[in-house]
Amino acid sequence: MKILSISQTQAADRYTIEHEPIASLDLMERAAQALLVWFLQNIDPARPIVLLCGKGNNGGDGLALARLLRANGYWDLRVFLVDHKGSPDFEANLDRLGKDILQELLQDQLKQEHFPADIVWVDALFGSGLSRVLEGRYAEWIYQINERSGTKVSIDLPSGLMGDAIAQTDLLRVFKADYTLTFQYPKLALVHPYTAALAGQLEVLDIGLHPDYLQSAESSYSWMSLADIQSIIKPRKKHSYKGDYGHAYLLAGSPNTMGAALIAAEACARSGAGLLSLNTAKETFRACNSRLPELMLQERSSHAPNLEAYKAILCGPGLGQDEGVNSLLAELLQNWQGPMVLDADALNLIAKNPSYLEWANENWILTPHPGEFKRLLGLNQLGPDQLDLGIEYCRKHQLNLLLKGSISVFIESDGHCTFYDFGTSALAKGGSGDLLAGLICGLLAQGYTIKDSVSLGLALQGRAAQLAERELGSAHAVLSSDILKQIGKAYASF
Ligand SMILES: NC(=O)C1=CN([C@@H]2O[C@H](COP(=O)(O)OP(=O)(O)OC[C@H]3O[C@@H](n4cnc5c(N)ncnc54)[C@H](OP(=O)(O)O)[C@@H]3O)[C@@H](O)[C@H]2O)[C@@H](O)CC1
Ligand SMILES: [K+]
Repeated sequence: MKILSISQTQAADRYTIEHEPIASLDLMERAAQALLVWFLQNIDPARPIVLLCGKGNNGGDGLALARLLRANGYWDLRVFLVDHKGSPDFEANLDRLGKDILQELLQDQLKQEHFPADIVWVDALFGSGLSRVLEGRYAEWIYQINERSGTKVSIDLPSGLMGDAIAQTDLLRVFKADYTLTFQYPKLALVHPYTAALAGQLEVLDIGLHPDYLQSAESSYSWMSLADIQSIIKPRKKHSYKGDYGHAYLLAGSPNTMGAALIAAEACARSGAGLLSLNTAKETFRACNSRLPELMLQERSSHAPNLEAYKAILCGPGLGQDEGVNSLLAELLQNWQGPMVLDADALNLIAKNPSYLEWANENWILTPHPGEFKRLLGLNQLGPDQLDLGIEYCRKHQLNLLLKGSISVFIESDGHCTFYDFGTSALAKGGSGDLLAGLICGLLAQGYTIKDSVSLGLALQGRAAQLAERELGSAHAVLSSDILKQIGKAYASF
């Protein structure tokens, strides 16, 4: 799905109103219905709810939602208004709001009053019409609510977040949502690595905007959902043998960090690769044989072996950075033209030796976490321009970057970005990156394209983590070894 800019989102609204056709007030009602469905599924009707409504159409959505909530058994509602005057659809919904719902003009209540701890705050102050950083009383209100407990739900966008003007965002003046219920398309600020955390969990609600507009709109950002994954998976054929599924080659591991290499290797094997060779330190062979007997082991020397037999390569997990490894990596980078995943120490060595990037090509996939990304770019801190810098880096060196995070972004060599929200908190642990790198390499070996390998790798990792979490009862306890065991069920779930 394309990610549209705010001006394109507004044009999509207008196009729908004109071509469906539908009155804008009815479109707002449709949006409120979609919000109601989410509330019915996620929020207990007995909880107290405060709706903060601005005077634009975002506030109108909040008012329409308040009316529908009341009609559906949510009785403890309070509506705070910024003003009684506002956009026509706001005013129409204010007229429709039953007098049995407490309405008051927002003053200093947020500072002075006590609110119950289980309260639900609904942020309908500003949506896509926000045109500048919040000042004065607006900034003060946001600050007050961010300090309070309760569940925080933003409609369309957390107030204070400008949908696509990332550089202008002041992170301290944005409503910090637990959930953001956005309409039809994710907006860039909701998925951008600098601002995504402010949106909490993102839910994209279908409000039936006209599909023709989306088809013709141009965007270099897209969003992949788990529903898109099934069509990528290639079935395994009955009449096939190991040679049909590719031979993967791993340059990984050293005596003290063999775990990373073994996690990557097992993930690679479980992704379905036909054969797997691991180039590693001789001292670790016993551990490798006992943990993963399917591996073919190759003793590490300072020269790369003949690589003709291989379909895809992964370099980095647990590799170490000594001189022998460095020269072996350099030789591989220079000579190998096929698909290759570069992770962990391979990235650190590239960061130390930027001249290696002269050999880069469209088959390289660099998979940094934020720390590695900073090192690659030579930055002390990642700011609002981090995505633009990543795009520039990919275009300049003609390679692909997978920026890993709670929402991961895959930047292709032409600068196109795809965002994925497949992660869970169980993945915020050592080993997750090795597992992902192994999966991607295994998929590349089987002949999946670069983009499909990344998409399917992320989906398998995320789904397997969810399954492990379900089995163990909590994200806290999940280890990479548990996730590895769920890869089969993850495949079957798509
Ligand atoms: N169109 C449709 O069909 C549908 C739209 N939908 C909904 O509409 C929302 C967009 O509504 P919207 O365009 O009315 O903008 P919105 O975010 O409510 O705020 C505008 C107001 O804020 C003001 N303002 C701006 N910046 C400010 C600042 N820093 N500080 C203070 N004020 C500031 C601005 O005033 P001005 O800039 O003129 O001073 C104006 O008064 C969208 O997010 C979605 O929720 C859904 O119902 C689906 C159908
Ligand atoms: K909002």
